[in-house]
Amino acid sequence: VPLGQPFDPVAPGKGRELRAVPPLTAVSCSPALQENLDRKLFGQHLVSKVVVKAVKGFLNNENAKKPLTLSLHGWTGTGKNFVSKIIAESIYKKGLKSKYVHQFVATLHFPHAQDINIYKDQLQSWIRGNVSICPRSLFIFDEMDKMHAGLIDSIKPFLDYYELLDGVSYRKAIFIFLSNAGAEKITELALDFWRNGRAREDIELTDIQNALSVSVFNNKNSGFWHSTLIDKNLIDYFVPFLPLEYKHVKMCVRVEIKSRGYTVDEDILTRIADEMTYFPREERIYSDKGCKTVDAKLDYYYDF
Ligand SMILES: Nc1ncnc2c1ncn2[C@@H]1O[C@H](COP(=O)(O)OP(=O)(O)OP(=O)(O)O)[C@@H](O)[C@H]1O
Repeated sequence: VPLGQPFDPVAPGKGRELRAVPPLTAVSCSPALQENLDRKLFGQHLVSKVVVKAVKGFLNNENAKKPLTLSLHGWTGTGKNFVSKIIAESIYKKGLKSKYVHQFVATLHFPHAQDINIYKDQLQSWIRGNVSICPRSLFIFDEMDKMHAGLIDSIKPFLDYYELLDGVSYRKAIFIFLSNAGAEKITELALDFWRNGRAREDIELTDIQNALSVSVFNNKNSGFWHSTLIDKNLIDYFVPFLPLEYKHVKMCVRVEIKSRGYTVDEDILTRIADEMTYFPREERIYSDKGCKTVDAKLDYYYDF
């Protein structure tokens, strides 16, 4: 059911009923997931590790007890949407364009706080409708930090360990949540490593995950604020995106130049990376916008 067209759940007894799910089509994760993350995603060693483990493990598990829930956190432009796209492409031939992939953007689809109860009903119907059509559906919630906390709690039943809810099983579905909540915590940790002369790649998941979930839970602007999804341990993986450095920005610029079919001009490449702003103010290590806006800057230099 395309987003924007409320699914008609059809009350039981009135014509088309929600049926028990059809036999599940075997979908396994294409080997391209690891390969694409290794090749395309820069500076995110923790992300690659967690995402591959989580997605592969889930798709290969015929007896999953609940849907897979990933929560992606980090500074703007560090690759959260990019990774969601790579995950979608590894499961569905048409990637994000597949009719089984549904993206919700808080400010676009749920803009008015006063309509929260309507949104709750619609969201539940969309999810129920789409999963009853295709159990292996992927739902991506962008801008979780701008989402009303009550709204996200309304999908809790779908993320829980139920075998069937009204005849529908949600155990094959995948939910990905994207937000900037927790970015400060992640940056703090990355900076600590940097200031102590330790390699970025030495940051371990255990250094970050617990602090991240607590900070997201306690962040009033996170959409997960005091959310039962965290409280009840319904988020399987918190995935931390590290802030991107100058060298990563350069890598993004190089990819963008090549993807447009231009020859790489090292001088222009350096100029574009130099034009980006970096923080903290004294050390200037991390890109304020990650790799975002790189393509717009390219237009200026290459649009002869
Ligand atoms: N780590 C990365 N490796 C390679 N390319 C990246 C990376 N991060 C961002 N990019 C590039 O920058 C673009 C913008 O990044 P993306 O939309 O994924 O950021 P985001 O983390 O979702 O940001 P926001 O929080 O603002 O939504 C991507 O489409 C991709 O081309």
